[in-house]
Amino acid sequence: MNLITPAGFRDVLPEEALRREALSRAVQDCFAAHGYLPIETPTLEVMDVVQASGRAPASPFKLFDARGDLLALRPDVTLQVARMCASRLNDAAGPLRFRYTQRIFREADGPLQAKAREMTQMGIECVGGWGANIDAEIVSLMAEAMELVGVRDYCIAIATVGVLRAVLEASGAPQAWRAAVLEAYHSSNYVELDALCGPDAPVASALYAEAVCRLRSIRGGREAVEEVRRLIEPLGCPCDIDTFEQTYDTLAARGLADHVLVDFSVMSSFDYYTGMVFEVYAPRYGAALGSGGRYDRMIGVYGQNRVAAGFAFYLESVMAAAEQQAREASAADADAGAGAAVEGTESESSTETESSSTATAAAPSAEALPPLRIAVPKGSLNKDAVAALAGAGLDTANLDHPGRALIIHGRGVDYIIVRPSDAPAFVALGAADCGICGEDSLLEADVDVVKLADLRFGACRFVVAEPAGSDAAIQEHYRRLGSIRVATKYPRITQAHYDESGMQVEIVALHGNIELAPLTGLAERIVDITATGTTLRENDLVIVDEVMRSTARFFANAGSLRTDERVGDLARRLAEFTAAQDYEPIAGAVTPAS
Ligand SMILES: Nc1ncnc2c1ncn2[C@@H]1O[C@H](COP(=O)(O)OP(=O)(O)OP(=O)(O)O)[C@@H](O)[C@H]1O
Ligand SMILES: O=P(O)(O)OC[C@H]1O[C@H](OP(=O)(O)OP(=O)(O)O)[C@H](O)[C@@H]1O
Repeated sequence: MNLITPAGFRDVLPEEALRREALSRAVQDCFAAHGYLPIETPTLEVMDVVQASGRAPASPFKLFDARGDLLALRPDVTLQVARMCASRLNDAAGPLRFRYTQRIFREADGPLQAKAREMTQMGIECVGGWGANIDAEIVSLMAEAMELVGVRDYCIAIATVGVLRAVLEASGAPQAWRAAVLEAYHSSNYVELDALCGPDAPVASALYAEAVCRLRSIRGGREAVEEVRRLIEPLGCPCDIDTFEQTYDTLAARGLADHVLVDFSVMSSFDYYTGMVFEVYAPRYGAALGSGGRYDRMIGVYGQNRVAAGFAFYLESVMAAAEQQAREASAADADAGAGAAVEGTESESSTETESSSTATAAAPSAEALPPLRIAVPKGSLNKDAVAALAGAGLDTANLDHPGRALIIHGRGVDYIIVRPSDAPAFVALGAADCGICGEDSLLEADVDVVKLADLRFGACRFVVAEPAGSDAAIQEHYRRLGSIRVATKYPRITQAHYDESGMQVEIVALHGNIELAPLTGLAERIVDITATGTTLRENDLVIVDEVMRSTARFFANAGSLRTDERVGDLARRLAEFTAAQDYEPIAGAVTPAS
């Protein structure tokens, strides 16, 4: 018998269980002190209820009971609270304040199978309360919870989805364009957003497109609220910016200005959130620690319109971030101790040295920051990537002759040398702050990263190709068998292409020399990259369809973008530098055969 636990599930041993118990109690006591009452919700929920919320936080575990009902292990508590309020508490006068600590369960979320599937969600919900004071209460409680668990260095990135909603509403743009904009915001694809908001944007005035596009890069303190106000004022679209400003001021008055970052790129889940929205990040911790916001329409889905706001975080993530910070603090103390010893020795021989080192401590230089970790692709994208990083002002001297070293150090930066297809995983899981790879590698990896800039080099096309003259035979094959085999190094991109076209295919995933597949009878067609077209030509293959075009992208971990200003700066400098270069265009004929 194999005595392992299922993937993503684990035992908690006493030492950790005791800490979890103590922290969870401290946080719950804090919520209780603010008038929040405990609730418990069932482990199983009817699937229809889970799906009605319009927000599938991730794939829930599904099961049928003996009656044949399709049930889900709860993937989230908020939707259960919404269901409970609309059904069992519909007569209760608000505001109702609830708190909970509950296990939630999610099927592996996305292709990176490195995630826990059972987590402890702690949170609060305030149902029936409205306005800046309630919004500020929610955010302040998140801050208190972080402190209680021991996360001292954290950033609450806050925005309101009300602004973008109002601008889109007033823009006069067709529904399809608005949906595409929301999708670009949801998937943090700012390259796509920039393209949508270009000169051809179908809006009543270019000002709307400019506002839609600019919002995502507005980041800062109170001045950022002013910037949003200035941006939308000429558009005359009423929105909740006043409430948002009051919320910010209330938080600042409570001493939270250093922890609160106004950031209008934090605008996920529009189908769910309706006003203020926030996410919490800790520096160098690769994932959001928690999130929350105002969801005024969700309870209505279950039959009773009631405004609401709340947040949730995972106890495991928050504890891991707190431990990381404790480790970093003791390492810094050790370094400071060693530094002090050296200083002490120096000051005996020179008082001048002492005064200059005191000045340095008061104003830490850029070098005092931990190095920015950049995933740099090896292979064909490497030369242009390194040139772009140098052009953006980074110290790339050691990248010219890296030898076999896999982490190359520069001034203020660590370059992590990766295969392009691995770059998204390094960044998504927080092993690198940002990185460069082809758009194709990002699509294929399908992970949560923020796509910040199109770097324009590494241009290539993804095409469907087949042996010249084989089209009729392939059509007949498809007619008889109902599917064809397609070989590729990019199964996700290929599947998405055929899902869209409605053709049934069997995908054969290979790792290289894809052109061999139709030549040897392994597959009827291939989906592969073509640049000069030489490989296709020399193997007597012809293009029958174009799947996509790709160029290199600069992308970042969402936490790094929000806790480290260098990431946004680098994105801007890289975009500026690469925009001015003459990169190789895609060569070869564009015309599909037949
Ligand atoms: N002619 C081309 N052939 C392959 N990739 C190209 C070409 N032109 C541009 N690219 C870009 O370069 C990236 C691949 O680079 P390279 O060929 O060095 O990687 P690889 O060895 O295939 O590694 P991996 O398997 O990690 O993608 C592609 O993902 C694409 O974005
Ligand atoms: O149009 P072309 O200029 O001929 O370039 C296209 C070839 O380049 C890529 O292969 P790569 O060299 O990356 O090797 P691989 O087949 O092992 O992926 C791609 O898979 C094609 O085979």
